[in-house]
Amino acid sequence: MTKMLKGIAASDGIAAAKAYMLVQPDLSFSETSISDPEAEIKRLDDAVAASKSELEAIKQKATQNLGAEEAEVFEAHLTILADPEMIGQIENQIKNEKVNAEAALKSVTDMFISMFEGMTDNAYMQERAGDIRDVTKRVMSHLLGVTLPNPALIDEEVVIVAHDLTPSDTAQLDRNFVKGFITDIGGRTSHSAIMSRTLEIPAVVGSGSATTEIKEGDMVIIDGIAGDAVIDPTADQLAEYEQKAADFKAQKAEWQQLKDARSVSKDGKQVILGANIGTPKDVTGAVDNGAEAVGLFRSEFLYMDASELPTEEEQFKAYKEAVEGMDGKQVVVRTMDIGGDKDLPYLPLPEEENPFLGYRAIRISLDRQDIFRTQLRALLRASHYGRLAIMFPMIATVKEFKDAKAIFEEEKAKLVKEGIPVSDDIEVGMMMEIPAAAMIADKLAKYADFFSIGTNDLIQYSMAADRGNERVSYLYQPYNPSILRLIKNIIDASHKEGKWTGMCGEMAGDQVAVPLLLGLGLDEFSMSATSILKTRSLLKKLDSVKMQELAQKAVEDCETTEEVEALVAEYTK
Ligand SMILES: C=C(OP(=O)(O)O)C(=O)O
Ligand SMILES: [Mg+2]
Repeated sequence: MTKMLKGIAASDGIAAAKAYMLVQPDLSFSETSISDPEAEIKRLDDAVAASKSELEAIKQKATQNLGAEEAEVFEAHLTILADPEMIGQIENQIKNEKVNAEAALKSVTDMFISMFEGMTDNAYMQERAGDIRDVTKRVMSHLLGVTLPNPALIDEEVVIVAHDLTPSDTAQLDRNFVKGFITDIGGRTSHSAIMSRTLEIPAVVGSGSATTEIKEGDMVIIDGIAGDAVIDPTADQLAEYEQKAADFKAQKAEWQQLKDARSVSKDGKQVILGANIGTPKDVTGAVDNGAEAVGLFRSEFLYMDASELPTEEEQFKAYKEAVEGMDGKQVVVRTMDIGGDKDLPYLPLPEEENPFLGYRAIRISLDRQDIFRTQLRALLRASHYGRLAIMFPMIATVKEFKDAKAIFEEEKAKLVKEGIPVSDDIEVGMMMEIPAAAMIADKLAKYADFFSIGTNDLIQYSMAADRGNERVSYLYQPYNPSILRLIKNIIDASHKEGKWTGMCGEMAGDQVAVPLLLGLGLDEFSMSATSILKTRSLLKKLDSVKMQELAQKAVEDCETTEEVEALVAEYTK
């Protein structure tokens, strides 16, 4: 029966296809004693063999569709299954303790995982712990006779239905087949939503109940513009959405004509419209959408896409490819922003009560200087090949910025001494995403070459509202006067020191926010590539002097988000 689901619009576009449930099955079991160890070992061997052939198929498919690098992780899994040591121990435990294969598998792999995780001075072994965890899940699924979802094996058009999508799940999706997705949880600025925009896959997040309402194979329409989904649509509804999809396509074609135009307001005020990217591969999308810069390269995706810490050489290649791809236009690379909802399976971080307020981003980099210095060296070397800038995430204090900058200077001096070419005008700036930093923007502006406002986090920390929690998503209020005041403080402080301010949070591409940000004097707007052309089109209609008046009124006179929204509507009529 036809049913409507309401969620949060995460990525523009309309899609209709059969549902693919990306849902983790229940892998719980009870420990039992067994009387026939040989039969139990046979069950284990069968499960291992089935896992191997499944992994072979996934590896082959992933190599074909996503490239050899993405497929490496599956090779690592196969290596584990081929290791006689671990499998031998599981078999021994079945034999000696007469327990079922599930219990022996869990107890032996748990032991290996904690042993590897404990090798804090051996990053390679630490990284294997995550692989063992994944492989264990797969073998367990075969023992229990349940199916693990394998998104890399999808070979027909589908709409993905998931409770949530981790950034690494999203990275595995093949755009040729995945036409859209819908999740139970998440907000507009959660990372799965951001990735869906980069991949130009229509998406609805935070629907609350997609995984319970939708069944495998159901026909589903995803309306990523309105934030709706229709399950089992009628013929009329399908026709209606086809029309909507066609209208959207026509609108996009119109915007496309602005690809090579400058980004100027009606009265000639020029700004920079940049793209946010996650890997060098996204540069093509940025260029195709008329980006004048990359305002944010989320370098952590390089780390998340790998099965171990990327080497200096691997990173160097990625940064070089990005700056060369942008052909002289600025590329702002943010140093690793791990933590919060972005974890690295091979870099186990201690469990925390509040990961968003915990050990993350620059806090990890300043602590794990081995990782940080490798990244900085790679960035410095790449700077020779284009216009590269660097910024640090989650800076809260002047000391953190100065410490990070000092390490940067040390690495730069070392490379220069080694005779390696390094650009001598690399701008070093910082993300403005912690309210404490926004309040002392005048002090920070003396040291940082530029600011980039990360509104996704700035709003979550100012409002004390988790950016991925749909139950508090009403507090994601980019136009609230409180947020506008922080933004004004940051922009004004940078301008007083002759510096520039960009914004790389999702707010920069928000069509209601753009008039306000133009009025507040924002210099660079960096957004999902797919939002650039519509923003350029909007800018053409705005008068910057009038928008200054709008911004002043919003900051000084308005009390609520709704009042600001109404004011924007009045000023942009
Ligand atoms: C751009 C930002 O960084 P991220 O979304 O990666 O946290 C932000 O916080 O606004
Ligand atoms: Mg952030």
